[in-house]
Amino acid sequence: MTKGYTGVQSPAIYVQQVCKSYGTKRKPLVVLDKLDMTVPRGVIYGLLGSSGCGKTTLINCIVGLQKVDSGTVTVLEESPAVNKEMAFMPQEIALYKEFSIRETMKYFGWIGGLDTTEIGQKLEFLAKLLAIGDLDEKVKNLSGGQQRRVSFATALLQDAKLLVLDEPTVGLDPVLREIIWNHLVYMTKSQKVTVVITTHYIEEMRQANIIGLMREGYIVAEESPNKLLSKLEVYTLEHAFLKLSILQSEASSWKKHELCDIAKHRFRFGSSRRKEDFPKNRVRHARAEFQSHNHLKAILWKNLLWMIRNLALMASIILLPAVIIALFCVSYGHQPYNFDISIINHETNVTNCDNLDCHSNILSCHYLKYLRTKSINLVYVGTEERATELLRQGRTYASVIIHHNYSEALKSRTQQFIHTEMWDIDYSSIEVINDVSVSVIRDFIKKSMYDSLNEYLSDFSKSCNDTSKILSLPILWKTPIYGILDVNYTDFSGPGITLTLIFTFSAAMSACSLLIERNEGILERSLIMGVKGIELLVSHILCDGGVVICQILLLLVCGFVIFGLTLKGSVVLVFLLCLLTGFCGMSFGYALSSVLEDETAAVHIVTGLSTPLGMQRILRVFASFFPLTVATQSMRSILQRGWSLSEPQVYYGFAYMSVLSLVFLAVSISCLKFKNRL
Ligand SMILES: Nc1ncnc2c1ncn2[C@@H]1O[C@H](COP(=O)(O)OP(=O)(O)OP(=O)(O)O)[C@@H](O)[C@H]1O
Repeated sequence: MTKGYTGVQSPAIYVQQVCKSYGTKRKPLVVLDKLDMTVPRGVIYGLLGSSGCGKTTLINCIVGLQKVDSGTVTVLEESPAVNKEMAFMPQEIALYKEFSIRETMKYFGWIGGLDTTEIGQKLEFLAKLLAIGDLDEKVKNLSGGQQRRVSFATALLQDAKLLVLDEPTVGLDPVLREIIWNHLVYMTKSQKVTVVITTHYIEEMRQANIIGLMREGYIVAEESPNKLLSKLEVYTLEHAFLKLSILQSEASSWKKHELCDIAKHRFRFGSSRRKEDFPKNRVRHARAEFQSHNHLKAILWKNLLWMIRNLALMASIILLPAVIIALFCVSYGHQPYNFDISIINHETNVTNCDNLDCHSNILSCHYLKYLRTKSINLVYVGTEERATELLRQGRTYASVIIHHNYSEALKSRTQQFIHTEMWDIDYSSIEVINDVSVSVIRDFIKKSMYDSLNEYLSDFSKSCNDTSKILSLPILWKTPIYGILDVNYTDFSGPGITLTLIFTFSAAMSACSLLIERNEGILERSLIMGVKGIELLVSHILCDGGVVICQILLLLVCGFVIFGLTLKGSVVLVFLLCLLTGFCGMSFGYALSSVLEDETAAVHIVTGLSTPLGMQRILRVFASFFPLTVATQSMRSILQRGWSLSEPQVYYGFAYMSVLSLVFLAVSISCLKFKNRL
């Protein structure tokens, strides 16, 4: 709040020694250089300057969208960031393209504290004034000039004491420009509204009460149009601007700050008042009570309307995780089947043998019969060369070679045991050459061959009346404590995939929803109109949360009810963990959107964070800090072990996701604060 004004009413805007630069410390681009500006109340202040001289930057500092590097900006006796009596029309359109004009006005009217009837009345008046046609037309279907008029009407809607307009008349025809100017003059005279306006149509500024001419980072002249013309002895404002530019250039041999001082002394005819000259801050304006519930209502309504208008997009966002889990359940993690392996059986051509017999000379045929039961297609080929060719062409996954005297050698091996001759060991061994590029099939072939060999040898022993089971492999797999004996990749990967889908979709959705709103300038517009960052976050959490809940329910129904993923524990715990993961994802998305500038970067980071780091030793250390690692272990324990919340591995997941959510929310809130947006 400004202090120390005496004698006259405090100005609407008071900018003192403001500096602002972009770029780096080493290579700064100085845009505002110790700039002073005074806008008295109830006037139209026209800000003129060449393109790129810093008008928008100055206006952004006045409305609180950008922080100044040094100096002070006071707006209606308050800091710009907290002022709620100001309306702003940015240079860009900053409207929801999918909304109709009426809906746009309803949203901004509610934000501005108006009720629906008041909005209707004002809209009728503004539509007539600005020649806005069909109020039910969507903004995206309007021409550039029409959109600008709607944007202008939005700024006029809320009865603000201060109107800041960045090029409101661009692209409008002269008649409409005159109507707008007349209305601005009327507002300043009858309602004591203060208007700050920038425009490229210099002659328009004749109707302004004060013109601020900006050049090279500061205001070189601040005067009424008539006085400016008479003091510079020119007839048009164009000439005045040119003359001032020339006069200032003449002084360019002086050092920058000296130039700055000279220019100010030479041309700041009317604004030599100092801060101390203004009256003391006697009476604070009776400001409308901050209507938090109105803001929440408006933002919730707007978000829901946006979702309805983008139904196809919303449907795909809600359905996609369920579709992905369905595809995963259908196509991944099952035992592979119906693939070919080549068989080169040098012992026999018989492919269809009878029951296993202790005296059989075609034991290889019997073994292959057992192997066939493992849903592998056996392709009999004549030569090893042909088998290798098929393997190289990718038409088979393995070549199985059986020697010509396999049966004899095997019998000898089983009878002689440790006294077996070397050649019997060689001939009784089945050789396998396989394609290991597809690890799932490689593992399946290995397991199938071991299992069928074990079953076949056991039956062979029985057929020889040997009950010693000496031929069985010396390892016995008992009933597992958790899970099922057969390898089931679907159940193993299911929890990770489920949580990854929930986290990434909610993070990407929440990051994009805020970033799109911010990049279109709509977020800033709402914040300037008094919406608090926290209200914005709450309303987004409620809307995005609804979408995330729908996603989770569909995903769980799809995974567990339709595709039967193993669920031994509490379904409530599973749902709660999914919900917490979704909330953590949303918080992460909001944190990203408060520090990043565009959606692509946010999506890349979200995708990167969900990348599985696998079993590599060092990467596993990093992976253990990733949000999804701990949660996945927790989920797997609930699903497959049936553990409850009392088990550490389960409650770690809940605790970790809760802590992370709070950290991400704190980051988003503090970053918004840092950016002057709370
Ligand atoms: N975010 C930013 N980062 C870096 N440079 C910027 C940024 N915004 C503006 N600038 C630079 O600051 C200078 C002033 O820009 P600004 O938009 O304030 O000018 P302006 O007077 O409003 O121009 P115009 O009349 O064309 O809208 C320009 O050189 C611009 O390139």
